[in-house]
Amino acid sequence: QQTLASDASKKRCYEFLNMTSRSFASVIKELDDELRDAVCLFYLVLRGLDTIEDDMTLDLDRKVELLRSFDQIIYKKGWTFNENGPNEKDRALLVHFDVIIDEFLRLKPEYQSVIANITKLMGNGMADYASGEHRENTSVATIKDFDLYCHYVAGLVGYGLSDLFAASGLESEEIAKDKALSNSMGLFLQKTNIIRDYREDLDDGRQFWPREIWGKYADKFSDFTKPENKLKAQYCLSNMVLNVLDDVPQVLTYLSKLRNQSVFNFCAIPQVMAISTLALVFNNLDIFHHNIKIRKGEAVKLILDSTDMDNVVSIFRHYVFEISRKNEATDPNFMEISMAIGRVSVSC
Ligand SMILES: CC(C)(C)CN1C(=O)[C@@H](CC(=O)N[C@@H](CC(=O)O)C(=O)O)O[C@H](c2cccc3ccccc23)c2cc(Cl)ccc21
Repeated sequence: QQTLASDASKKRCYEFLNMTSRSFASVIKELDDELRDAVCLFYLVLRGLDTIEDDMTLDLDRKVELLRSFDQIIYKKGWTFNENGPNEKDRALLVHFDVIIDEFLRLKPEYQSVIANITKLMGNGMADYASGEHRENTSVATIKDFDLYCHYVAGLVGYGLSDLFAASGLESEEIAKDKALSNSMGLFLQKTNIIRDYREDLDDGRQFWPREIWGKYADKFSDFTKPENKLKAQYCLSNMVLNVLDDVPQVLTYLSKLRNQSVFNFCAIPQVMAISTLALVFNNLDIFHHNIKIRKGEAVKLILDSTDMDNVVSIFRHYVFEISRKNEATDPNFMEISMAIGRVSVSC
């Protein structure tokens, strides 16, 4: 039975959701009753973990301890955290994390264990990455490191969501079996964001682009901001977009397996935003100077249009065609990009 207190703490969780994720909160709220609270809590637990990983004011040992134990912390009634630096954007979430924990403990046990399992894998992955050889300049060396890092912070979210969808009975068990498909759902979003956020991350002293790619075009990651390196910057950018295009066929395959309308909308909307962002950043040197985002009007149109597979396929075709139009024959990646586009075109 829902007491007054639990109604109040559930309401507060949705207030934190609105505060931490602008437009995405409204997408989560559209999910069927059976999934809405579990996904909301999953999102907030992940935000809590992300806030700890992002906090540069925490000393390393303390950060690693919190990351590796977060899967137990979410079971500790009353736990809160106020060691975050004052400017941490999601500071409030951790200061009031006891409210999140109260609601987490009201979820069905199978939803709790999905969230705890992913939190454990992600927390340890983040801890390995934070304390590993990358520490000196938090850089990613090889494409393999890049895929592993994105697996930790985004691929695992795909694993968790697919497990929640299957556990709810709204989607088949099969959706959770094919881990490669769930992983690609996360990698496509995260890699597109990493390309889009080049300038913001550079200014924050962080770099996520793999040295195996950018090292072919410059000696220092920040060289791409210099006008004399314009052409190298463009080719490095197209090489990064080429790497992301590999995940498109798997994203479309995953979406085609979904049967519940609210789950489809929830999964399709971020993916169509990402393909639109990918087309926007392709051969667009503005990304080396400031953060660019798709126009609000275009985002709204994409949200309204991505309600069924046929529409989503035509949205992907539209933006993949836009990338092929912008693809320049003088670009050393021209052929590879044409072939990647060919692979996408046959998959949708
Ligand atoms: C790192 C990330 C890509 C996993 C973050 N991530 C997402 O990007 C959100 C979208 C989002 O937060 N958008 C921001 C805008 C922005 O950040 O650019 C918004 O406010 O609109 O979507 C993903 C997300 C949604 C649906 C299916 C997914 C399958 C696998 C992996 C992630 C999936 C997400 C679902 C959950 Cl439960 C938790 C986090 C996320």
